Amino acid sequence: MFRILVLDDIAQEGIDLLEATKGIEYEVRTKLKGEELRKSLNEFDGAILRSGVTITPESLQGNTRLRALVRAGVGTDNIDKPAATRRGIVVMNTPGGNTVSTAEHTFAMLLALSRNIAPAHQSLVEGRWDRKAYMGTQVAGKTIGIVGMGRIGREVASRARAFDMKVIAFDPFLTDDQAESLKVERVDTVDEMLPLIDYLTVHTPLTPETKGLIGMAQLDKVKPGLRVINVARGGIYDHDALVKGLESGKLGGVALDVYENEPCTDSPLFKMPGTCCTPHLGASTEEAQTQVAVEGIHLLINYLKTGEIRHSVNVASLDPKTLDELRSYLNIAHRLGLLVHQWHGGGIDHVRLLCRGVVAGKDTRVLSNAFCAGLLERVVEDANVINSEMLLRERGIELTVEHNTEQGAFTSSITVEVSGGGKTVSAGAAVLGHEMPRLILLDGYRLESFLDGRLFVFAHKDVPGIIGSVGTIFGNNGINIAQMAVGREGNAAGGDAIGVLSLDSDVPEAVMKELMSIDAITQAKLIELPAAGELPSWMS
Ligand SMILES: NC(=O)C1=CN([C@@H]2O[C@H](COP(=O)(O)OP(=O)(O)OC[C@H]3O[C@@H](n4cnc5c(N)ncnc54)[C@H](O)[C@@H]3O)[C@@H](O)[C@H]2O)C=CC1
Ligand SMILES: O=C(O)CCC(=O)C(=O)O
Repeated sequence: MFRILVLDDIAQEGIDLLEATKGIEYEVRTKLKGEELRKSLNEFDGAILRSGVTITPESLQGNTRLRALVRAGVGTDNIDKPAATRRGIVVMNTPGGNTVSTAEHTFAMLLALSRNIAPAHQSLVEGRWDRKAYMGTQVAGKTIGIVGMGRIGREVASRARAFDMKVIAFDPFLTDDQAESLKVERVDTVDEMLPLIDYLTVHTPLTPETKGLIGMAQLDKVKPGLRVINVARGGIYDHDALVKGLESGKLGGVALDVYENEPCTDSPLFKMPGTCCTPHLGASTEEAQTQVAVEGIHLLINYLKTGEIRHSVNVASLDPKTLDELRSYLNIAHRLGLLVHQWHGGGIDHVRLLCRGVVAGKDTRVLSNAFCAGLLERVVEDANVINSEMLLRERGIELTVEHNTEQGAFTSSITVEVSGGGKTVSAGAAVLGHEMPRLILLDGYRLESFLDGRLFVFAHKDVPGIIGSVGTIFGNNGINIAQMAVGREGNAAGGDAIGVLSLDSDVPEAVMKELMSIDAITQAKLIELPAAGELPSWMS
């Protein structure tokens, strides 16, 4: 039974979906903060939220249960993503579900500013019939500047064109061809558009580049009377510059839906003429809320039940088709991580992963994540497929991933190499037949061994009698050998070799000592891998 926590008010359709889904239990706990939030998050496998809750590193402190956080909406700025990633929690959002509603709200604000809708209504509330005071401006024929031509920016552009406005757009990823097909004029900087536009609207996340996009310096460049709208994130316009701009007449109007600190009920702008402000209502339509709630709940359930990752903002996506195609390779990548960690046995600083054959043409990010998870999970508490690459980097371990789509001896194979402390070990694996993971390479020696359960791995001199001696010791101690593989240098005896024995039971310390006393054995280790067919929880 998976437990899901609903942290904000979401549409009833989302709750109905939770009710209707077998194997899911849920609770609604809104307005949580501090210790109460921290404790609650640790009682659930997944949580869904909007912008009413902030997930800080402290909220996730000591969390050992939560596997996914879903934002029913676009902006995940209220979730500390590095902290979530470090804890192995996948963060997903529902892009697209509220795009049209937010674009419509932007346009509602643009029109409200142009026609003084809010103050004119207020004048009637106050008993005044004052037509002169609310002379407006026509939008047709005017120019609008759009910063951020993603989903919402594009919808705003299409509405602006429908209103016979000219559109000038800036987005570092907007190409000339895209601009042409969207019928907008592309500029290279925001400053370039400022003297040309009558309206400015922003549709970007709040980033170091977009913070304070309109500040005091920009006011000198704007066409006097510019009306500015922000339905994206508070802080993109500098608040003091907006106040000064309105006071000086540089700005003809300010419409805000979002604020640097929310909830925000106190701002000098709220009382100034020429403003129109709403309390973060961009996505507040029944349609948008239904869509983001249902989509968000689907994302959570699918991830918890199948491992499918969609719309993740902190890890590579893993759709059901890719998951199905890659499941057996994820499995061997993870097993290789576990194996080389134990076989190397020391501190590592470099990791190399080579995907070869058909698998090299797939999305290998998730394979390297699975390998890193295996590499770290015995030493780093809670390392998993979500956080392992980050944990690796945080430990200064360099990871390189290479691809070679040319097939070698196998349709697909994965080879890994880890180095550190003056020692390098390598291993390769492939999937034979139907779901049979096999070790095909160890420290450069070709062999074919099981890749599960308890393995006794021993590097040795390839001299007569060695296999017999090892077998005798195991036999004398009642330890059954299920399978044996040996790889050696070249075709002749006498060189170095490696043996991998698959054992049916544990090897006591004394037996290991006895084995190590065989002269020809240079190194030996007992390696523990998951049993055949056993998958980590994130892959099952
Ligand atoms: N007020 C509300 O209720 C809502 C607000 N939003 C906000 O709107 C924002 C945009 O949402 P979407 O269009 O869905 O996102 P999106 O990811 O589709 O588009 C964002 C665009 O901003 C561009 N961008 C990033 N940095 C930029 C920069 N420095 N200068 C110019 N362009 C830049 C990106 O290239 C991208 O095209 C989100 O960040 C979200 O926080 C979204 C939904 C509802
Ligand atoms: O949940 C909401 O209504 C806020 C929507 C929003 O800001 C977003 O999706 O980024």
